[in-house]
Amino acid sequence: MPTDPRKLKETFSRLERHSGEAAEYFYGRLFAEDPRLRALFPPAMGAQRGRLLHALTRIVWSQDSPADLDAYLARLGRDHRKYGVRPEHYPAVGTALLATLRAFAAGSWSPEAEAAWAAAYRRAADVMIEAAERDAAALPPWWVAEVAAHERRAGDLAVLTLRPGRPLPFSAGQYVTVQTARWPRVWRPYSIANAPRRDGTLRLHVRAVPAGWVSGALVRHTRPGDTVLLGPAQGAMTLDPESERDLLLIGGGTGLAPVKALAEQAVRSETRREVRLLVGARTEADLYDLHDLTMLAAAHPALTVVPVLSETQPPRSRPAGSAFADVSPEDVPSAEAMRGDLPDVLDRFDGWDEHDVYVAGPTEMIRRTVTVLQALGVPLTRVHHDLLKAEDVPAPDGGS
Ligand SMILES: NC(=O)C1=CN([C@@H]2O[C@H](COP(=O)(O)OP(=O)(O)OC[C@H]3O[C@@H](n4cnc5c(N)ncnc54)[C@H](O)[C@@H]3O)[C@@H](O)[C@H]2O)C=CC1
Repeated sequence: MPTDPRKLKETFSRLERHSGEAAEYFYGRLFAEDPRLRALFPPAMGAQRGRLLHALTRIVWSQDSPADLDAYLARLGRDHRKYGVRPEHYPAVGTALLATLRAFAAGSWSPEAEAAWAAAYRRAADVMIEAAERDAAALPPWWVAEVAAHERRAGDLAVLTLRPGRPLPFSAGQYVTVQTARWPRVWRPYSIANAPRRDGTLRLHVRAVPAGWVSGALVRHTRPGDTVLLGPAQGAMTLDPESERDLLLIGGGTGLAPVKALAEQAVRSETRREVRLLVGARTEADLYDLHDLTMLAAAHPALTVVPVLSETQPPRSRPAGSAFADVSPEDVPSAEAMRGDLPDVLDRFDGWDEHDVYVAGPTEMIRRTVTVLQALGVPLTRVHHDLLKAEDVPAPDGGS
C-alpha cells in the first residue's frame, strides 16, 4: 500500500502533543523488543529523544518531496554506521514506532493509519540500509585519530590537530562528529578548520561550553598522543567550484573554523578571488586565532582579515595571554579591529551583492547576518550557512 502523507501528518500531530513521553515510551519499547540495542546508545538518553522527534518530523513533512526525503534518509543511514546500526536492527525500531503511535495517536489511529506508517517506515529503512551498504563498500564507519597537537589558546578554548589513522576525505567547510574515550557513544559535531592537507591532518577549534561533555573532555582532558573517534565528514557549506565571484567569509567565535578552511581553500585555488574574512569576537582576548590568520593573510595578498569586536569599550590594558600577545602591533593594530556585532558592521562596506557569502557562528548571529545581507541586496542563493543542514544531522547539539 502506498504511503498516505495526510494520514501520517494527522497521526503525527497527535503524538507531537505528548512528544517527551512518546519518545520515552518509544525507547522503552525498543529496548524491551531487543535489549541488545541499548548498548548502541549513550548512558544518558536526553538528547537522543530530541533527535528521534526531529528525524520523525523531517520524515513526515518531507513526504511530499521524495527527492529531499531520500537525500535526508541516505545521510541518516550513512551516519548511523558509526553507531553500529545494522540492517537486522531495523524491524525492532519499526515495531516500537508503531506501538508508540498506537498509544499516543489513539484518537486518530485506524487500520489505514497503521498501513500508511508501516509503508513509510519500510521505505525509510530501505533507503537508509541501502545508503549505508553503499557507503560501507568505500569507507569505514569511523576513523581512529591521534591527537598530534593540543594548544590551549584561551582559558576555555583549544585548537586540536588530529591525525586520522587512514585518510578521511572531506572538503573545506565540512564538519565531523567526534567521540572521546571519556564519553563512550556520545558524538558531537565540530567544523574542520583547515582545507585538506597532504599529511591528512584536521584541526578543530573547541570551546568548552558549560556542562559540555565532549567539549570539556577535548579542551581539559585531552593530550597529544590520545586518540578520539571521528565520524565521516558531512555538510554542504563548501565552495561552489563553478563560481569565480569574490568571497565574503564571516565567522563568529569558533564559527571561525569552517570559514578559515574556506579561506585556505580559496587562496590556494587557481581562481583569483578576493577573500574578505570578518572574524567576530567579544574582546581582543577572544581573538584566539589571530596570529595564524595574520600569517595566512601575509602569505596570500588576496586575503584580508578584519577582526570585529563586539564589546563596545576597548579593554583598558591588554590582558595576559591575549591573542595579540605574539602579534606585533604593526601586523594587526587593535585600532584596526572594527567595533560592533558582526551583522551590524556589514553596511560599513560597499558591494557585497556581487560576492559569495559564507556565515558560521552562533545561531542568532547567523540569522541576523542573513537578514542584513538580504537587506543589502545579496541574493539568498549566494549566502551559505549550515544552520538548517546542521539541524538535519542526527547529532545536532551544537558541539557541546
Ligand atoms: N558551522 C557553523 O555554523 C559553526 C557554528 N559554531 C557555533 O558558533 C558558536 C560559537 O560560540 P562562541 O565561540 O562562544 O561565540 P561567542 O558567543 O563568543 O560569539 C562570537 C561572535 O558572535 C557574535 N554574536 C554572538 N551572539 C550574537 C547575536 N545574538 N547577534 C549577533 N552577533 C552575535 C559576537 O558578537 C561575537 O562577535 C557556537 O554556538 C557554535 O556551536 C561553531 C563552529 C561552526
